[in-house]
Amino acid sequence: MKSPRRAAVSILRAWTKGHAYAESLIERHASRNDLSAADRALLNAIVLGVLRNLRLLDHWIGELRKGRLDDETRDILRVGLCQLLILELPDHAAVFETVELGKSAGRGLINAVMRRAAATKKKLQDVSELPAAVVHSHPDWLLKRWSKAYGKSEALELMAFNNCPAPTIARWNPLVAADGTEQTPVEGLPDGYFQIEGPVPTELLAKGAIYIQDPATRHCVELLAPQPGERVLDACAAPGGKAFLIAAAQGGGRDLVCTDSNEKRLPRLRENLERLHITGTEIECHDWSTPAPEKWQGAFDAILLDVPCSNTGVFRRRVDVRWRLRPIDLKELPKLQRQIIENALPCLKPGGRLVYSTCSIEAEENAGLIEALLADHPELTLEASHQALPQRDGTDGAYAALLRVK
Ligand SMILES: C[S@@+](CC[C@H](N)C(=O)[O-])C[C@H]1O[C@@H](n2cnc3c(N)ncnc32)[C@H](O)[C@@H]1O
Repeated sequence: MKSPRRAAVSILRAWTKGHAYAESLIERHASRNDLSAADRALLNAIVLGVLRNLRLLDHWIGELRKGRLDDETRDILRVGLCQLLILELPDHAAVFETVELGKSAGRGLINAVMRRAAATKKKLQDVSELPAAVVHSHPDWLLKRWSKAYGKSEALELMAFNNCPAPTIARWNPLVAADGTEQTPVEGLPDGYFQIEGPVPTELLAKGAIYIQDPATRHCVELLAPQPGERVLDACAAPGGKAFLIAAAQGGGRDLVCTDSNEKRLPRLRENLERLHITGTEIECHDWSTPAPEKWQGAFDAILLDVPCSNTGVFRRRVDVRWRLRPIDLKELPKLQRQIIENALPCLKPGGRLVYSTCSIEAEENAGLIEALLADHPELTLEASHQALPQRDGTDGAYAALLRVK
């Protein structure tokens, strides 16, 4: 069994080399190493702490050690300095445990860097003179882009927000009768939502009484307003968070069709719907960058397109996306998003409606894309739209636009 600190270094090594997202690597390593709840929490705190503060940690490493470092030693130092300077664990434990992670030849160097860091802790933690993108650990290009879109001070607020741990919020499943007293409205949250403090209530999750999701998720389904008996398509449906809200609004899943282009994500979608007592839903693999099959042409009253996007509205939850996203993605993604809309539109019944949604805060993927779409489709009207911004709304960022075909 690995210690959570050693597991954190392995995860960072795998993350740097591969394409897997941090959350799935943490999950995989925690189960493989059979970590206790406390060790799992420490692993989570270290890995997320390192990825949220990667630029700042590397700045500190540069201050403490001049000259080249091999990749593994850098990851060990990131894990060590995160414990010492970000999580503020006791100095002796952070130093000792970090030195233990190194191979014998590298331990002297790790020891020297960690001791120097412990001795100059206060000075290192005074970041007032550092550039904002280093303090908040974001790529420069994102700070530049958000400053242009929202102004410098909001861009700074957004970066700070992205580094705050996200609350775990769950929604009660109205399809499952649960103890009504637990479902009283919670101040500051929409009806049906509550914040999970402490360990996740696995029993409620397992019996499908709750589903974990940020309240910002609901805006697109509220705009879609699916009615019982309407035929509804959720085209990019996995893992099923919004399908759950649609089925809940319709009183069941019989009139819902869920698709996703990623076959590997379908079993999870199926499991989630089953657990949430959503039955009768048609689930199929379909890539909406290609035309829809004949059977779906003109078949739906309402369509939700919760398209793949840059995820810039959910950086506090997907802490590593900022390091993976490239400026070119914000040119390429809108092309795919537009293609998905174009292929879904013929599937609407006359007078039908479509909600386009993202968890992005970039105009190219949101209002800008819809504006260009409307210019080319005079048969469409924009009936409503909603943009949630983390720095203004205190929730995940999300965009939704309700379009109706004449
Ligand atoms: C934002 S996620 C959807 C989240 C889901 N609606 C939920 O609430 O749980 C986007 C999904 O779109 C799928 N996807 C990506 N490209 C697609 C395409 N061309 N056609 C259909 N689905 C696609 C991805 O596999 C991913 O599951």
